[in-house]
Amino acid sequence: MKVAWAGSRETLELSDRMAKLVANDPVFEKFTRPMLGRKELFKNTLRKAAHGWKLIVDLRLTEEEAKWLRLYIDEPAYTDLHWGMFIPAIEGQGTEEQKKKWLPLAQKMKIIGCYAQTELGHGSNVQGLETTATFDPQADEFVIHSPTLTSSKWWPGGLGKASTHALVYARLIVGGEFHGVHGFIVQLRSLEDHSPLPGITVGDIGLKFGNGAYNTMDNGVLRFDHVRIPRNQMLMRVSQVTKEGKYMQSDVPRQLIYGTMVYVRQTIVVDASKALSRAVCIATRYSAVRRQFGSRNGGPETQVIDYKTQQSRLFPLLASAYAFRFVGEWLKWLYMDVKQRLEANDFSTLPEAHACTAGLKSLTTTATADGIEECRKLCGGHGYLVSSGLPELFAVYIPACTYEGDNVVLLLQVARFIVKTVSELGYKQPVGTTAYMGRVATLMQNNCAVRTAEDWLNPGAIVEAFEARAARMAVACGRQLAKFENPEEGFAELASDLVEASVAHCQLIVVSKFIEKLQQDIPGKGVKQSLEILCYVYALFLLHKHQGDFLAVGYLTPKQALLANDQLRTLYSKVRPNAIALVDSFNYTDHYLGSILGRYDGNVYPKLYEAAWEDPLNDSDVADGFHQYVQPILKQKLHSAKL
Ligand SMILES: CCCCCCCC/C=C\CCCCCCCCCCC/C=C/C(=O)SCCNC(=O)CCNC(=O)[C@H](O)C(C)(C)COP(=O)(O)OP(=O)(O)OC[C@H]1O[C@@H](n2cnc3c(N)ncnc32)[C@H](O)[C@@H]1OP(=O)(O)O
Ligand SMILES: Cc1cc2nc3c(=O)[nH]c(=O)nc-3n(C[C@H](O)[C@H](O)[C@H](O)COP(=O)(O)OP(=O)(O)OC[C@H]3O[C@@H](n4cnc5c(N)ncnc54)[C@H](O)[C@@H]3O)c2cc1C
Repeated sequence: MKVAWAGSRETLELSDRMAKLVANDPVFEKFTRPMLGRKELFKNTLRKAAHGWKLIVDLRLTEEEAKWLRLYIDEPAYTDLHWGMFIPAIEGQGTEEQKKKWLPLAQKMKIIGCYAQTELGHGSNVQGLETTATFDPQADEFVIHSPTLTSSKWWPGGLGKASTHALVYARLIVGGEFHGVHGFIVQLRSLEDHSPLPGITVGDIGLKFGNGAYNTMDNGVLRFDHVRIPRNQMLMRVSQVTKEGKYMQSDVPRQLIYGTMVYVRQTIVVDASKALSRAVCIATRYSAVRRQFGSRNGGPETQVIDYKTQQSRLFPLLASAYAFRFVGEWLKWLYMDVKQRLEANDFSTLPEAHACTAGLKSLTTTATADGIEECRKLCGGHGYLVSSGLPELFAVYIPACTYEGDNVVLLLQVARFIVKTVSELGYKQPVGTTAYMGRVATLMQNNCAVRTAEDWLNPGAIVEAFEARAARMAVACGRQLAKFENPEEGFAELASDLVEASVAHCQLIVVSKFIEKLQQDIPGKGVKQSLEILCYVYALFLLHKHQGDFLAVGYLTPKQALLANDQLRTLYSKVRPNAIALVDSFNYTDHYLGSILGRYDGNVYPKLYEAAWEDPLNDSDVADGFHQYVQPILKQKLHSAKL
């Protein structure tokens, strides 16, 4: 199962090597992180990033190894944005000449870049950005300016203190005419002493949610006062501005300017399975250690993992972690395919890639953020201790529901894609993830054939149920929209229903990709069978949770919904014997898990007890401040009879 989770034996060995490298290096210690003040915390992150880079250079790590190293260091840092957005943006939107100039500098870390798109006033609405880039043909330069307070760049990671350069998204003005938002490489700080260059005001935006957590990142604010950059620092693959001041659009679609977001959304889906599996690993191991009630004749109490309620909350999350792992693998393939096509100027699959990355990013991050919080509750009171690892994991993870596109805004993008597909059904055969809509007549007509709980253990029955639900919800939205004279008004009015239809479509993708994975050859005794059980748990849990949809569209009867739930209970009993093995298969070191409750050796109580004494409050028996603030109250002589 370790191999199935990792993807291959080579990846398992490689990731294991990187995990151990990090776990055994004292520089990457992270247990004191939530106790550190902001300055100390940030300096420590700089130290870790520098040490990580030294390891990459000294050990000549490959890109793949470096990615695993970064994962196991487990600390958001400016390097994420440099490698994860600044470099990919230049790769995707720069001309050959621009790539030749900027990529070697960035890849050798001679410059440090960030991705400065969001502003104080606008994040979701990218076309609403206010920063301007006005072309000055006399000087052959752009003038980058922040005309209003709300145009201040706000949020970019790495901008606050670390970056020397930024990829700035600004409204292009040529000859007094606006040409929409484009990307510009702007130097922010001196390469000699790191001080801000003239016309640049830059700093950190302040503390964020939770202790430690995302506060290791210097999310920044940036303002420009008529800052001049050479013309060739506008990324010009999509459109060009000539020396003479002529704006030219190439054959490349304008949406490619959003390409970096497509790339990162894809990586976020892969990362969702890592974050969720971490939380699930902690909650599952601890649920096997923890005992409450049920002692008979003085025997041991019941392990809480044996309670059906615990299983019905925990096992769907375990199954979701596996489901997200496999859909992430598929999405990576889809992205690589689109990337190759884009390089060959084939843009036909871009809308599908956008809809899939946006929708799956939204679906998986929402489920993971909620799942981590559920795991905290599954660990009872001890889950609330920082030493459980869950509070920091939650705090560091939840912004994923917002960054790279607010999850609701992204589902509305999926809705546009679905509505368009439905409206074109008469004359255009849908392909890819919407191919099922090509069978819409059958899906609208056929009803579920399940008669017994066992009938639900059938991939065909499950896929058809999810297809019918998604197709019927999409068609219903299409019919409702048709009643509006103005389609945009209709879209705004029906937004909540459209979001639900998008969720149904995305859940269908995850379920189908899990089932497709099981059609592959999966070596290892019992591995495929265990994955099949998890796949059914994932699908039937969703079906149970959203039974209202399946019933409302008239595909299921209440009896069939009840049978699905009966089957789900049986499946939980089948997961139980292998639950610990299924989380051990993630192959996480204790360092990466960062949790006393999730320790591999299960030695939870002695270690919790030990850790309590390490809290600074326990440095002395009598706390600082006692004599000043508590003792006077204790010694107070009160005259009021009542008191
Ligand atoms: C220690 C040492 C370490 C060393 C390490 C070494 C190696 C490590 C290597 C790698 C490390 C990798 C680490 C990666 C980690 C990444 C961490 C990420 C951290 C996250 C940081 C966060 C960053 C951000 O948040 S950046 C800002 C993101 N902002 C958004 O997402 C904004 C959301 N809004 C939008 O996307 C859009 O504005 C919109 C889509 C909502 C609306 O746009 P608009 O123009 O108004 O469009 P609309 O009219 O609705 O649509 C027009 C048509 O365009 C289509 N479309 C829209 N978007 C896209 C798209 N992205 N792609 C393609 N097409 C798109 C849309 O469908 C419409 O099409 P139609 O056909 O006309 O209908
Ligand atoms: C930790 C973190 C790191 C970040 N890093 C970066 C970075 O490196 N670079 C960068 O450029 N940006 C970064 N961002 C910014 C991030 O991309 C934006 O915050 C995000 O895109 C959401 O935009 P917003 O803040 O404008 O939200 P808003 O759009 O203001 O959302 C507020 C509410 O309005 C709703 N809403 C908005 N529009 C609609 C609509 N059309 N229909 C229905 N509901 C709507 C949303 O659902 C939400 O509930 C980061 C943000 C965070 C939290």
